[in-house]
Amino acid sequence: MTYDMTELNRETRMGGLGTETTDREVRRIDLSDFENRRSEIAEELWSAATDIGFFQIVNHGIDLDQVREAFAAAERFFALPTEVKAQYPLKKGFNSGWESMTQVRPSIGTPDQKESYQVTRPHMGDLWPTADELGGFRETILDFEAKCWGIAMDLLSCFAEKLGFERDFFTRAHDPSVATYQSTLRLLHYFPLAADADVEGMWRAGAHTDFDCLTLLFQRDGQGGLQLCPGKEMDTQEWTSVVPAEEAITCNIGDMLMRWSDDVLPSNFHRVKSPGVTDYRGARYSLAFFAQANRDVTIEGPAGKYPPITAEDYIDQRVRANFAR
Ligand SMILES: O=C(O)CCC(=O)C(=O)O
Ligand SMILES: [Fe+2]
Repeated sequence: MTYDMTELNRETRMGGLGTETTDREVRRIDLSDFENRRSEIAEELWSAATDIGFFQIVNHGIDLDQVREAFAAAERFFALPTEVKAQYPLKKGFNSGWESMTQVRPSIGTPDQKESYQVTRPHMGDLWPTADELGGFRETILDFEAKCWGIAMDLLSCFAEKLGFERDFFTRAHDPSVATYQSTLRLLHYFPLAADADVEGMWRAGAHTDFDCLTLLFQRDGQGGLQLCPGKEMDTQEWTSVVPAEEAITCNIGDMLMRWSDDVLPSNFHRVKSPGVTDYRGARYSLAFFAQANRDVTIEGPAGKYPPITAEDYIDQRVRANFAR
């Protein structure tokens, strides 16, 4: 299959097993005292992002209790009976609602072994479970989403200045107060595997780059499987495992920022492996915040490397390549 979009054609080349390497360093960047240390932090972010396209942040300002509360809410949601979750089905173009095993990555062609629930503020309507089904869920999740947005905007403000845009360039492009907002918080649940389950050819999440500007990914201690390969090293097909640590947020550059920076900030490939026979085979939960520019914003780098496209059309094309059903 060939696509019109560079990103999708690149992705189709990344479905193989490849090899694993521990040679890459996953840098940890300390965000404490952000406003006073802004220029130092911006240098560290820029260096990590241009080098490998992913990094972890610590002392990011979200209390561990709040992260754990968000995970607990996600676990309670996924534990609901299927018929309850099915009342809140994914609205595809709007990245909101619940789906199970419907995402097929262009890299591998088999469905990700997972279920997910996406929250995109303007499109939630009747997609929230009722208070009877899940008391406090909506408040917990929306509060967490707002915190994620704040961190993402701080990070993007550093990238904006380094790229020669105004500091608040991306904050204006991700305005949560209007109906065109389309940043998404995604709750993810990868199914547990029986000890003798055959996972040949199956991925919890097939190799891909994210559609967005920047992703914040929260993982749970002991629930590994995430592997990364920097976009500029894609020909090596060498993957680096990221050891989960609940105090750190793993961040990666997505394709919108790659386009906006005329490829100066390369997006990176990542995937979630199925556990091997000796690995932990229980459920895996993760939380991902995708900073996606508002629908009406045009993505256009100063050097014009890619043709201008609205964020709405951009996400739409990527979603259609991933969710055929
Ligand atoms: O669950 C993870 O660790 C990764 C999820 C992911 O890459 C995605 O949903 O885009
Ligand atoms: Fe991803």
